This record gives sequence, C-alpha cells and structure tokens, in this order.
Amino acid sequence: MPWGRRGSRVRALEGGREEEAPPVISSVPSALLGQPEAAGEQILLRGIFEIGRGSCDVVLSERTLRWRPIQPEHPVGDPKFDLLRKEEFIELKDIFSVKLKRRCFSNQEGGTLLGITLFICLRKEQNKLKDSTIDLINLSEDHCDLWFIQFKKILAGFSNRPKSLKILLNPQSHKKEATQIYYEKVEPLLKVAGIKTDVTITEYEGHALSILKGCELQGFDGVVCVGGDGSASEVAHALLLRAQMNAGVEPDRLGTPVRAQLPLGVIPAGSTNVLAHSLHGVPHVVTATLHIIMGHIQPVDVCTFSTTGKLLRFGFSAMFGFGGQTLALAEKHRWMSPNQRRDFAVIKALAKLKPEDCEISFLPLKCSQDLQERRVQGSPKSDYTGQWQKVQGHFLNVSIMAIPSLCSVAPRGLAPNTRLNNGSMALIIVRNTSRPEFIKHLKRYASVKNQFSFPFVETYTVEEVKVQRKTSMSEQNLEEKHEPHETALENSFPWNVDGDLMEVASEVHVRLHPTLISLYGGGIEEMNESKATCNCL
Ligand SMILES: Nc1ncnc2c1ncn2[C@@H]1O[C@H](COP(=O)(O)OP(=O)(O)OP(=O)(O)O)[C@@H](O)[C@H]1O
Repeated sequence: MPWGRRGSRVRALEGGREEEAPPVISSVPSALLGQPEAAGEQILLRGIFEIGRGSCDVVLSERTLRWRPIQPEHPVGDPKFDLLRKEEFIELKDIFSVKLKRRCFSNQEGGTLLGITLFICLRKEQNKLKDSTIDLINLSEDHCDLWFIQFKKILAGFSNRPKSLKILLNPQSHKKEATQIYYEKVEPLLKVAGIKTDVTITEYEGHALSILKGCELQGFDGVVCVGGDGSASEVAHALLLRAQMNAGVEPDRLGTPVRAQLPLGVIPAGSTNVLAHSLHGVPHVVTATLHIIMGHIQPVDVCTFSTTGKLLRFGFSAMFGFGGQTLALAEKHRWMSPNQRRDFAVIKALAKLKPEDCEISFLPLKCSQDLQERRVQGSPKSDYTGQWQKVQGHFLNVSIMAIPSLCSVAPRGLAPNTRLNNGSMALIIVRNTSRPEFIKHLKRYASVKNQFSFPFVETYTVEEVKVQRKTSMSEQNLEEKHEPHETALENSFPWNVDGDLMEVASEVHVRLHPTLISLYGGGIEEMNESKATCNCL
C-alpha cells in the first residue's frame, strides 16, 4: 500500500466541483486547530486539492499530510459511503522533494500551473525502498505557492539529508555497467532531490584512494561509491586513512583510530555487493540511492588489518584458506564472466582443497551484555574469559567478519550472528575434514539450516584476532612437483579482504573498531529469504 489509511471521520468541506479548479482555503480556520484527526499535531495548512480522481479535503500538519475525499451528504453510518470517505495520509519524513507541476506548451514560458507534485519514498517488501509521486492538483497560483513554500520549509528542516555529494564510479565493475546504472537510475533521483554531485570515474585500481587522499572534500556532505565490494572497501579505507591524517594520527600507530568525517553511500554495481546487501538487506540500486537521499545513517564497525606493526588496510571482513584461494583463482580468470569465474573458482578450489597449518590467537568479546546473551544461548563459558586464547591446527577456511556479509550465495549472511555495529567480530574456523563434509557445510549457507552445526566448525565472538601461518618442509617438497604457475598460487597465502586480494606472508593482526564509519543505509527489518543463486555446488 503506497500510503496510510485511517478510518476517523471528518466533516466534508463544501464546494470543490470536479470540472473546476477546487476552491481554496488558504488559511487555517482557528476552529479546525486541534481537531481529533490532528491527534495533538498543529495544523499548518488546510485546503482542497484534487488527488487521484476526486476532490479532497487536505490537511498538512507538523508530521503528516492527510486527505479525505469530499462526498455529497449521505445517511450517517452507511458503510458504502464510509469506505469512500476513508482518510489517507503520508508522513512528512517520507517526502524527499516538492515541485510545482506545470503543463508546458512550446510557445508558452513557464507553462500552465496544474498543482504540486510530492516525491516520496515508500517502504516495500524485503527491505526495498521505492520512489513514488503524489499530485495535488489545484490551478490557483496563490494556493499552490502557499503550500509549495510550506513544503519547502518542511524539507529544509531535514538537516541530516545531503545537499552535495562526491561520487566515485568504477566503470569496470561487474559487466562494466556501473556508469549506466548511475546515469539511468541514481542521478535522476539525486537531481529530483536537488542534490549537487561531483562525479569522478576511476581509471585504475587505487585511483579512488589517491583521489580521496588529496582532494578537497569541504562542501560535500557525503561520499558515494558506485561499484562492487572492492571499490566500496577502497573508498571506506581511503576515508578512514584521510581521517587519521587530518587528526595527525600516524596510520601505523593506530591506538584508537578516529572516525571517518563523512558518511559513505554504496550503490551496488559490482559482481559481489556484500556491503550494500548487508547494509540494506537487499542489493538494490534504488533502495541504496533513497537511503542516501533520505539521509538514513547507519554507524558500522570496521576492522584494521596490520602486520609487523604496519597498517595494511581498514576493512569489514576477511577470509583465508578456501575463501582466499577461491578469490585468487577468480582474479586469475577475470576474462570469464563474473558468474562463470566465481563458479569455476569454487570448483577448482574445492578440487585442490588443502588445509592451512595455522596458529590463531583471539581476544574474546568482554562486553557484559553480550556475555549474558551468549550464555543464555548456551555458548561455552571458555569463550568469554577476556584473555587471549589460542587454537592451533589444520584449517580449511577461516572467516573474520565485522558485518553479517549477506550475499546471493548466503542470503542470511556468511556471519549471520554478527550485526553491523554490535562491537564484535565473528571468527569462524573450519577445521580439516573430508571434501564431502566441507561441501555439506558450504551448501548450508544457501539453506535455512545452521551452517555451523558441524563438529569441525567453531565460532567465536571476538574483538581481536592474530593469524600466523606455518609452512612445513613436506609442504615445500609437495609444491615442487606442481606446474610453475600452479605452484606460485598454491605457495601463496591469499587473504580475501572485502573481495580484494591481499598477500601477506607474516602474522596478520585484525582489530575491531566499533562504529568507526557511518554509511548511508537503513536497519534491516526482516532477512531476505530469497533463494541462493550459486549453482556450482
Ligand atoms: N578503471 C578501473 N580499471 C580497473 N580497475 C579499477 C578501475 N577503477 C577501479 N578499479 C578497481 O577494481 C576493483 C574491483 O572493482 P569492484 O569491486 O567495483 O567491481 P567487481 O570486481 O565487479 O566487484 P566485486 O569486488 O564486488 O567482486 C577495485 O578494487 C577497484 O580499485
């Protein structure tokens, strides 16, 4: 349903013949102030407009715009008439723009005024947002001006909404359609909302980072990335690096990093859109755009990845083992289509499945509220000692996630128990097992069954993790028997950090920093139960 309906009855105003411009009530009669339908709200304007196919009594109050069709007198209590006279309303916070509606003729300047158009944001199923319009028709210039000015005043009061945005667009994302997505779906909405934009099309990997390190960002209310996870994570990293530089914090000596100064919007246009999917519950371009326009802000936890005391990058999630090898294989076959190379890489990584000999140290979460919740759920007490713990052994995959990481192959998320800003990371360790058992575990991500209820899977809620890989002599001997290019890949220890490859030989230290960045997005109301789209398993 596009807008609300309420059953409370109001007395119909006189006048408003359909063939003429409806008469105008340009000021609020004092008797109407504080009427029951205003529910304690001050009425700002009341008048008659044609909405849909009939004349309506329209009331603008502090938080809502309500209207009720004007019907001829009829017997009180007749259900047929009562239904026709039902009140409808929208909340003013759902309006994102207002324009005077005119019919233009080629020889006429300005055109003939028809009324006012309101642009509104509607909540649809599965967390989607949709733009829509409501026309308030009235041919009187004075009447419309009065209402138009009032709507403008109301919109100006939403100070959290951006007025100017820096846009970074990766033309190479997915099947190179980010440019088309932006100019066809995003820019028209930003224009309607009156948001100024400054678009830079990136030319190479790392370009967004070098732009954001040096460019003037004063005057912008936010930065928007149009692309996939690799691009979004690069822009988030750049904003956070810039914040540290501005605050005089040396990136390599990050005690407590400072927050990013500007919010980041993510328009999903990549092969994987985990960040946008986790933020909005759905990787939907119009939804992402409307969250930006409406100024919905979502603080999000961020991790730092460092090695030997040096900051490697800021990010939201990481995998090594199977997750890292799969990305490394996919990147080597970028000439394939995104779906083809993903399926190919998964199958090839499964065929070459090999455990990593590692030592993982982690600091369990020590927040008392979380501690209680987890204890109620029956988690082992040993998770919550607040001291470093160590697990050692052969692992097929290790995931460290600060966000739930929703994606098409895992609609409930790769880490469904973590939240965008719950001050913790999920550490998911998959110990060595047979290939069929590991495949069973992977398949569970796409189903409603718990993917962690296997004896070889361990999950922890943590604040910090250190990962050290061990290489044995027997491994080196084995690798010598392979083809040279295959060996190179298998010798490497690739991390998948937000969809980007990161090669690190020494220990990697991952730390969580609660709500370090704000993203444009809304809370997820209900998880999208959509079907997984990966067919390769
Ligand atoms: N003009 C460009 N040419 C080549 N690479 C670019 C260009 N602009 C940006 N990049 C880099 O491309 C990488 C991947 O881009 P992006 O994440 O947007 O798309 P994707 O690979 O299709 O999606 P995903 O990372 O979600 O799988 C990013 O790390 C980014 O730095």
